[in-house]
Amino acid sequence: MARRTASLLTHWSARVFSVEFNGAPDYFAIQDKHRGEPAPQVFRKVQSSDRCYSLLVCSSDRIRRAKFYAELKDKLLRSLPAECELSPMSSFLPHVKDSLIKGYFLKANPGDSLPTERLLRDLIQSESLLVCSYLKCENSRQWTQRLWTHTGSSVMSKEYCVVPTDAPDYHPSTLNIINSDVFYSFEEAHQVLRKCGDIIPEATSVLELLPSRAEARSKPDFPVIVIEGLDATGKTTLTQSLRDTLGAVLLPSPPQCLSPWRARFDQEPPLIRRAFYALGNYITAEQIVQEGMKTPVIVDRYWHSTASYAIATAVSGPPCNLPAEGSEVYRWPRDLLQPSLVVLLTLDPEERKRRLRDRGQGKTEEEQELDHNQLFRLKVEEAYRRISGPACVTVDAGPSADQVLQQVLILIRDKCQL
Ligand SMILES: Nc1ncnc2c1ncn2[C@@H]1O[C@H](COP(=O)(O)OP(=O)(O)OP(=O)(O)O)[C@@H](O)[C@H]1O
Ligand SMILES: Nc1ccn([C@H]2C[C@H](O)[C@@H](COP(=O)(O)O)O2)c(=O)n1
Repeated sequence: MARRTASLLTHWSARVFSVEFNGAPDYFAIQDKHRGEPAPQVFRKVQSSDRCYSLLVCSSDRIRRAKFYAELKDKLLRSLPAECELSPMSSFLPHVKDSLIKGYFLKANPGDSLPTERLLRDLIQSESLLVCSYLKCENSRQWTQRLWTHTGSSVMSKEYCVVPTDAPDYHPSTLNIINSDVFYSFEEAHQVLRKCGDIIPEATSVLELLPSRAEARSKPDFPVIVIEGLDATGKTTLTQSLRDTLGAVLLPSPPQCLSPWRARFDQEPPLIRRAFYALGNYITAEQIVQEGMKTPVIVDRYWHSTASYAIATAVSGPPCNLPAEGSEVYRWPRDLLQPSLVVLLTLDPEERKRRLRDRGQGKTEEEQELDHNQLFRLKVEEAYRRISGPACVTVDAGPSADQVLQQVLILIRDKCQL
C-alpha cells in the first residue's frame, strides 16, 4: 500500500471530511459508535434510498496525485450516469500542514448505484484512490462510512459512524498551499519541473532556460519598479509610458523566452503550472540584474502575480477563507531578487469590464474566471495586498492614463530617489 495511503489510514479517525455544495462546505468526522448525534448536514439533504460515495486521491507521489485528481473529474463526468451529483470533497487533519487530501463526493439515485459501483470498482484498482460508501442505518437517521478495500469486492471490516463537526479555525484549502501552489525557493519549484520531465517533455526545455543558480550575485545599481494588477487595469499602458519617460528597460513576465511553453503549462494542474510561473520569475530576476546595471528596469508582473493568483485559485469560497494577514503564505521567496517598488493598479470592477470590452481581445481561461467570478477577483486583490517583502503600493488606475503615470512617477521619485 502506498505510503500516503498508509499514513492516511493511521490518522483516519482523527480526520475531518468536508463536502462543498455551491461553495459552502459542510464538515463531518467519524467515530466508532453513534452517541445519538444527528446526521451531518450533507446527509440530511440526501434521500435515504440514495447512495453516497467519497473518492479521495492519495498517491504518495505529488505529481501523480495532481495529474490524477485533475483527470478524475473528467473521467467521472464522462462515465457516471447523468443524474449523479458530483461535489468537491476533502479530508484533512485540522492544523496539520500538508494534510489535505482532495477528492469528490458522489450522490447516486438507487437506480444508478450499479453502474456507479462498477465504475468505482474499476477506479479503485488505482493505488491512488480511497473509496468510501455511505449508508443510512436502518430505523435511524444516522449514517455510516465504509472504507472499500483495494479489490473493491468487499468493504473493510471496520465501519464508522458519521457525525457533524465544527468548521476548522483555518479553511482546509489553506493547509497545502506552501510548495504545492506557491513555491518559496528556486529549488522547490525546480524540483517539480525536474520530476515531471518524463510525463511532460516540454519541462526539459524549460529547465534548460533557467539560470544555474537562483541567488542574484549582485544587486542592480538602478531602481527596479514592478507594476501589478488584474488584467485590463492598465499595466501595459503604464509600463510602456514609464519605459519611455524614464529611459528604462521594460521586462514582461513571464519572460519572452517562456512564451512557446506557456499555453502547454496553463493546461496542467496547479502544482505544475505554478512551478512553471515561479521559475519564470527567476529568469526575470536574472534579466533584471543584467539590465539594472545600465538603466532603471520596469517589470510587468512579477512575484505578487504568481503568488496572488495561485493563492486565490487554491482557496475556495469567499476572501475570508484566505490565510490571515501576516501568514507565512504571503512571504517573499528568500532567494528571489526584491524590486525597489511594487505598484498595484486597482480599478472599479465596472470600469475594468468596460476596458476589457473595448479592448475586445481573446481572454485566457483565468481572465474569463476573473470576469465571471467576483469572489476570485476579490481574493486575488486581497492576496496582492497581503504579500510582504516588499509590500505593494496601491494606485487607483481610474483616472486618465497620463494622470496615473504622473502619480506613479511621484511615487518612484519618493521611494527610489529617481
Ligand atoms: N488610465 C486609463 N484610462 C482609460 N483607459 C485605459 C487606461 N489605461 C489603459 N486603458 C485602456 O484599457 C485597456 C487595458 O489596458 P492595458 O492593456 O494597459 O491593461 P493590462 O493591465 O496590461 O491588461 P492585461 O494584463 O490583460 O494585458 C486598453 O484598451 C487601454 O488602452
Ligand atoms: N510573474 C507572473 C506572471 C503571470 N502569472 C500568471 C497569473 C495569471 O494566471 C496570468 C496573468 O498573466 P497575463 O494574462 O497578464 O499575461 O499569468 C504568474 O503567475 N506570474
